[in-house]
Amino acid sequence: MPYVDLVAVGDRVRVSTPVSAENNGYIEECLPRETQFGRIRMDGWRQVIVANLEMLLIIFAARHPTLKLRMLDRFLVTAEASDVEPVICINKMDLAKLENVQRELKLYEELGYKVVYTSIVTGLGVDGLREVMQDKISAIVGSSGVGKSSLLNALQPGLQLRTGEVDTRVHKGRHTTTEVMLLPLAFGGFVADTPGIRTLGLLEVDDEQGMDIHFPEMRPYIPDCKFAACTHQHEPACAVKWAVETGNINPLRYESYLRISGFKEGRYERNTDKRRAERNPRRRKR
Ligand SMILES: Nc1nc2c(ncn2[C@@H]2O[C@H](COP(=O)(O)OP(=O)(O)OP(=O)(O)O)[C@@H](O)[C@H]2O)c(=O)[nH]1
Ligand SMILES: [Zn+2]
Repeated sequence: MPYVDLVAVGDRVRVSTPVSAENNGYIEECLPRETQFGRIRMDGWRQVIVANLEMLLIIFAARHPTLKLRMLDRFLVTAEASDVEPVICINKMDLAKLENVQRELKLYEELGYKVVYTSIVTGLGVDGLREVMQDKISAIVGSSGVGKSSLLNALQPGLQLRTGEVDTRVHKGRHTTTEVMLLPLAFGGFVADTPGIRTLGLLEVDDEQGMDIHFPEMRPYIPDCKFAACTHQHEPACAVKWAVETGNINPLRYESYLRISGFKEGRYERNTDKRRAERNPRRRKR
C-alpha cells in the first residue's frame, strides 16, 4: 500500500480552536474519505489531489479542437479508477450538427455515461450543466481550447476570475505540489479547476488490478476468461476478446483498453480462424 496524503482539499475534518483567533486551529481528525482522486507518484506516494470528489466533468469540443474519443476513454478510466462519477460535456455545439455528435457519443450513452451538450454561443445546455453540478464537488478536465474557462464563466460570471487567482498562486515556486482550491458555486456545490487538474489523463492506476475493470462493458465477461489473470490480449479462451469479435464490445474501446494498459499500439486485429477454433473446437470440425 503506498503512502497516502493525510489531509487534502475536500477532506471533512474536525478542528479544535484553542486560540480564539480567526483562521486558527488544529486539525484533530480527518473523517474517512469516500473517494480519493489523485495519483501514485514515482516514489510510491499516493498524492490526493481532491478528497471526496463526486464528479469528474470531462469537457470536449464538438469541433476546434477535434473530438478525441480515445482521450475520452482515458479520462473515463481515470474517473472509474477513483470511483468518481464521470459526466461527459461536449461544448461548442454551435459548430456542429447535434445529431452527428450524438451519433458519435451514442456508444457512451449506451454504456450509461451521462452526456451533456453545450454551447456558450447559443447557451445550449448551460442550465442543464448547472443542474448536473449543483450541490456536488466536481473537478473539470479537458485539453486546451475546448472551452473550460468559457463554460465556467457561463455557469457563474466571475468564477473564472477566481480560478485565475488560484493559477497565479500555483505557479509561485510551488512546482512540486498541485495546489487545488474548491471554488464555491452560487447555485450550490464546489468546483476544482487548476491547470494541474485540467490535463491529467490517467490519475490513479492500481498496478495490482488490471485496467479491464475500469471498462464497464468488459466487467461481465472477465469471470468467464479461462485464465484468472487474463490480460485479454493473446490468451486462449478469453471471453473479453470473444465479446469483441461477436460485436458485444466495441473494438475501438477494446483498442483503448490495450493502449491504456500499455500492451501495444492498440490496434485490434480480427481474430484468425486458428484462434477462433481454439476457443470453439466444435466449429473447426464442421
Ligand atoms: N464557437 C464556440 N466557441 C467557444 C465556445 N466555448 C468556448 N469557445 C471559444 O474557444 C476558445 C477557447 O476557450 P477557453 O474557454 O479559453 O478554453 P479552455 O478550455 O479554458 O482553454 P485553456 O485555458 O487553454 O485550458 C475561446 O476563443 C472561446 O471563446 C462555444 O461554445 N462555441
Ligand atoms: Zn480474457
